[in-house]
Amino acid sequence: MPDPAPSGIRLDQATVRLGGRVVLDGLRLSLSERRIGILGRNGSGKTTLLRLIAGLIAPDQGRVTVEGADPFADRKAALGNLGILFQNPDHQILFPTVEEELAFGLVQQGLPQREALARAHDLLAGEGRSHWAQAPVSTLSQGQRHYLCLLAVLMMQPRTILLDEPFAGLDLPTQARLSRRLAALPQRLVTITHDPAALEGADRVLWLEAGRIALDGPPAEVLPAFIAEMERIGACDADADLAG
Ligand SMILES: Nc1ncnc2c1ncn2[C@@H]1O[C@H](COP(=O)(O)OP(=O)(O)OP(=O)(O)O)[C@@H](O)[C@H]1O
Repeated sequence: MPDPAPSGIRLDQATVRLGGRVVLDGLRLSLSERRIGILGRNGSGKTTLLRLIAGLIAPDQGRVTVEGADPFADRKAALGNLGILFQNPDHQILFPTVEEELAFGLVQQGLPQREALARAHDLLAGEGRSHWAQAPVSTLSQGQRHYLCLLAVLMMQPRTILLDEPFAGLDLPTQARLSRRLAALPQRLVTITHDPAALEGADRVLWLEAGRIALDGPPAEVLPAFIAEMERIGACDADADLAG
């Protein structure tokens, strides 16, 4: 198993404001485990944290580095270091056919189209899905499009893959298949979810609450505490403790 990174993901007092509100509040984190979960309820800042780590937004204060590089300033390094599997495949897919979608990232990185397509065909063959190559993406189901997005990320061989609610909207067999596929990957996975069950196998779970880390530890410690708190909040009629 390759060492996923020399230095991992670091946040140093990273603050993000959106619409005049502090959404991530002075986060200090050093993430180097292979299976990391970020858990939080709706609006806690999970997607914003993912976007920050991915370099899609810059912190208003503080600093973010991924493998030593600033992912916002150094997009080229970020593309090699990080892949993102978005919750909705339709926000990710750009091209009409499967092979074009798979080849795109490598072409962006300077590989000739013919070679990028050949790599796409190799990957599909390895997955037993050679018949997908020329298929219009529009003929794939939601679950298949999600899987295509994962393959597109794997084409780039990033050290770390950020997963945003990877199982949302997938049926149980598709979830089980995707879960096995992800578990077998050598890469570091950072999974963002509101579902504690998705993080039972994690090495480390960070519970994000109102843009801060409420608890950080092994799943056996964090998941029961999170579930108990969600049950407590669920028993109330309104999120009276949510600001704004
Ligand atoms: N562009 C924006 N402008 C203003 N506020 C925003 C913007 N994007 C997100 N927010 C606010 O930031 C907070 C965190 O949002 P974020 O999407 O990161 O949460 P989340 O934990 O991913 O939620 P969910 O589980 O519902 O997807 C929310 O209160 C949200 O309303």
